[in-house]
Amino acid sequence: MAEQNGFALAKVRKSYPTRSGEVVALDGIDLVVPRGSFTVLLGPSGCGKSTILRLLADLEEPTAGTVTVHDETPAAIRRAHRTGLALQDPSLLPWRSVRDNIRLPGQVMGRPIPNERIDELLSLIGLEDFAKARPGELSGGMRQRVAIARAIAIRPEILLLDEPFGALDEITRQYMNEELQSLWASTGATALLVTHSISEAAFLADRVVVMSPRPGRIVGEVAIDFARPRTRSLLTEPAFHAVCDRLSAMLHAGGEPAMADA
Ligand SMILES: Nc1ncnc2c1ncn2[C@@H]1O[C@H](COP(=O)(O)OP(=O)(O)OP(=O)(O)O)[C@@H](O)[C@H]1O
Repeated sequence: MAEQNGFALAKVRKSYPTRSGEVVALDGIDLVVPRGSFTVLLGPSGCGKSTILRLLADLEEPTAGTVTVHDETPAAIRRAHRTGLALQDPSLLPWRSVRDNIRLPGQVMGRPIPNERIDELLSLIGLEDFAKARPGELSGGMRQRVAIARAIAIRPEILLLDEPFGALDEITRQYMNEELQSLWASTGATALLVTHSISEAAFLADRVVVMSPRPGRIVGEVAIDFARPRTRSLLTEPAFHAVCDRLSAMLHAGGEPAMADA
């Protein structure tokens, strides 16, 4: 049977009118990813990674071209609350407990999440003992775990993650990536994660889409077929380093980053 489309972007262009003229964030973007796969968008700052994610989340509309998510419009998917979204800033409600933050999307949808599901999520993210804690009492890594649990609480078909672990130290970030992999596997969602990190991309993805800036375009795609579940021992394997070297070469051939710190 043919694979079903997860995300499909065809001839997508996105530009923004600004005082100094039109900024072309994306141009000529064609991308199809299979349903249930984990795709990583990798590229330097300003290449349009977050713009693609925002188009899929229906937070923006393309200037030209079409975007479909599970064969429907992003707007239809958003209205049906079928997307889980986690951003770099976990944006938890500070006055609500961990349990009540995870509960929130179900309340917004008018479809309460059963207590047993919340217990299961708390144990998946290892925060059973923090169910009653407020976000201010948690570390950055713990807050991100809550944000991911909140994103998957409604069992989304689509998981969109914009550098969710960008602010974390390398050791915590690797731990979170392993955790994210098992959370994703437990949902079967079609996932898209945005990152600057080559090793994070190679560790998590079924497929890495490499982008370059000015205007944002896709310079290549690499299928990553390491067996799952992947563990940190993969990071020391020569085959993993070979994939990272290949991604690095594609990134550098794709053009100069828009910012010096990319
Ligand atoms: N609302 C906006 N108005 C004007 N320009 C914008 C707007 N949003 C994004 N851009 C421009 O579009 C380009 C792509 O931005 P985007 O945030 O998608 O990049 P990115 O690859 O995700 O970068 P980063 O990794 O730094 O988050 C950038 O040049 C940015 O300045």
